[in-house]
Amino acid sequence: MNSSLFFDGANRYRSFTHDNEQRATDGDRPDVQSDIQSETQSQRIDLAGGDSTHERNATGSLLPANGTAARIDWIRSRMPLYLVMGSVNCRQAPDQVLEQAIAGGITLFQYREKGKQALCGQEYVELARRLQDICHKHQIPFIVNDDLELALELDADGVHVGQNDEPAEWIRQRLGPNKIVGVSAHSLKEASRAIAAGADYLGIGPIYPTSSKDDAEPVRGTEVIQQVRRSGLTIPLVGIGGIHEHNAAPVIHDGADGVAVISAITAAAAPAEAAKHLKKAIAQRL
Ligand SMILES: Cc1ncc(COP(=O)(O)OP(=O)(O)O)c(N)n1
Ligand SMILES: Cc1nc(C(=O)O)sc1CCOP(=O)(O)O
Ligand SMILES: [Mg+2]
Repeated sequence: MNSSLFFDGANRYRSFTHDNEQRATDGDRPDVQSDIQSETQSQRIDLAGGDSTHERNATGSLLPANGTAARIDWIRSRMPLYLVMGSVNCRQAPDQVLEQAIAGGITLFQYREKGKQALCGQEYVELARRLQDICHKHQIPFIVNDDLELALELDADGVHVGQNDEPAEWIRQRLGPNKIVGVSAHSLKEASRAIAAGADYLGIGPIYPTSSKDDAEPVRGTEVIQQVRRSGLTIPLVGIGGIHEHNAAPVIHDGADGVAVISAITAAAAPAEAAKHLKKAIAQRL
């Protein structure tokens, strides 16, 4: 049995014990077993980027063992400020943008080389390797967007897939239990399915209008985040789409463990400062 916290829809967390939180669905919400904890969202988010468990274990994974509460806590601790990025998003060299973003306090990184003028072939792989090296140097988990084969080739820390990508079950099967699987969800139904398929975290969006994704779904605000939390699902999740330092607070307030951003950091003249300001907004729910 593990113990964990769930968002009760009123900006409070309740604790409960459970056998397998990751498989919780609408119909099998665990019983509440102890009093409401008056912990606030900003207290719950660890802005240092997690607990002290930053070292890779014997299998080379940053993750605590599969199925443990420690694993879920660890993944949640990486959610606060998630940078998603490829060369097309950057005003400066992507390596420099990533270094600066890390200096500013990002907690997780996703390589998403997509869109017009995206690198391909050897250049695509080489940039991935360089960005992965930077992440390794700073103990920031390196996630690959969409491309399972690249993730396997690089021994990346995980893969993020959407509803139109390879199925999450397949990604989990190929990556095994020691890697992170992130899945995009646009409804409670998709969230429940993703959890059943083995997702470690969810990306929910677009929260606000975005110009970084041509095929983005209609804007939904924080509605889906609220629905997921009200249903009792406690899986780590981030909001994504059009988020910046001045509109990040409601995303956290309404139940997300963090925000995922592209342009708020990559298009900033000073990416480190942009990341710092975002981090502060998340912490203080400004
Ligand atoms: C953290 C995070 N959340 C959502 C997405 C979007 O994934 P997807 O819907 O597959 O779209 P693409 O990014 O592949 O265009 C994401 N990448 N990261
Ligand atoms: C990659 C991505 N996924 C989205 C989703 O809604 O799933 S929105 C998005 C783009 C996010 O970029 P920006 O922070 O610049 O708006
Ligand atoms: Mg995708």
